[in-house]
Amino acid sequence: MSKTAYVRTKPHLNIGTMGHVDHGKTTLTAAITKVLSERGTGTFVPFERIDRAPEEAQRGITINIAHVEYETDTRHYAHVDMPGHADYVKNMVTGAAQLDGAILVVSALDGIMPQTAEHVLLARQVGVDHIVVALNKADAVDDGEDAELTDLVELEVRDLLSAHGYGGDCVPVVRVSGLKALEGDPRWTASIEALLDAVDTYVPMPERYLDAPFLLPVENTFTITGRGTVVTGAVERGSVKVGDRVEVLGADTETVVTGLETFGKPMDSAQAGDNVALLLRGVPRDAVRRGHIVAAPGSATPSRRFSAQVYVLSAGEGGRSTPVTTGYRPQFYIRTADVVGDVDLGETAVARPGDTVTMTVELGRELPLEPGLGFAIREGGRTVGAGTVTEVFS
Ligand SMILES: Nc1nc2c(ncn2[C@@H]2O[C@H](COP(=O)(O)OP(=O)(O)OP(=O)(O)O)[C@@H](O)[C@H]2O)c(=O)[nH]1
Ligand SMILES: [Mg+2]
Repeated sequence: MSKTAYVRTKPHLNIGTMGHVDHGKTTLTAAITKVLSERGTGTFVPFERIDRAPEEAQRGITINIAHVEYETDTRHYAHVDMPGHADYVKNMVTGAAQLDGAILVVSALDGIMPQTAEHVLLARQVGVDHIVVALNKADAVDDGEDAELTDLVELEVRDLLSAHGYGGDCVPVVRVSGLKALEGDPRWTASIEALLDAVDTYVPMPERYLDAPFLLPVENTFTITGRGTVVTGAVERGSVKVGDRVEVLGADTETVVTGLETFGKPMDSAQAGDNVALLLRGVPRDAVRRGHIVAAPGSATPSRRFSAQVYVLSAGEGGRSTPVTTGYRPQFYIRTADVVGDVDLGETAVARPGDTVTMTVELGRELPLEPGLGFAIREGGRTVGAGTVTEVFS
């Protein structure tokens, strides 16, 4: 049986749920698909199909990012559900790198927690320009005294967003209950509708660079037995068709796209913003991995050295308590890649937590870089810096 092709009827955007562990991102994701399936514009994806790895089920946490799709009246969305646990921030960054907008899930019971703040910072760094807040578990705070506590949580979240340049006063904050909406409680299914309306109206359709040469940062890879290697990710710019030649930067190979799908639906051509799977001819699966870049041949020049403006997080923000000096070798998170890099602080010599400094970085491997590209710096499982590329050296 042949599969039904993807028909582009509405503008497509990439959104996702982020926030601290257990605040209800996966429950909310399932609830959104349930509410929209009842409207007839989506397919219900139950909780256990989102957190489907055995370790996720056993520990009751999300580890891998998961993708679902749905439509509202005006838009088609690909939605990434990201992990909140501190050990899996790495996977969160990969998910966030593809987003046009994010739903920050904050439990009204707990308020801002360490990964709430870390995710906001990382989202800013990887280029997420719009955030909508889901103040979740609103069912568990009663309407009396607790309501004031919820108001406080809302204020705190708005302050946090303002501190990261998200204009916290204007950000929609919607009180929801993913859990009760999943159970079909009408008061709370209405809260999910309100959240989706906020996303539809507050997150603008981003500019898509359709005429630029094709570029896709690889999020994941898998094999279809007998057919070849598939890479997945969101198209950053340009477009690609079945039969096009592409190069895989990182794997140093050139090949042909032999198949193209979005959420299991074949498509003839994919364009900037689309979340796609590309079947590549003759590429062994272990040759290509997360962080590699698939691009129009010759269109992207990889480099190793760049200068950047970097903010070194303070200890209070979860960063280091000691200064950074020349010779420091943390991991750089750029698009979906994480690569080790040598830091040279030049004449500044020392960067203290809380400082903003200029540095030159020499990466352990080449990546396509450009001025304005944001990145995060991590070390030993925590985020220690946030930067922007200012100049690229060949
Ligand atoms: N009362 C209440 N509990 C909720 C709500 N949403 C989620 N929960 C509960 O909170 C716990 C965590 O929910 P998850 O959806 O797994 O949280 P998560 O944010 O995806 O967690 P990670 O992905 O591991 O970071 C579960 O026990 C849920 O049933 C809600 O709206 N109200
Ligand atoms: Mg989860």
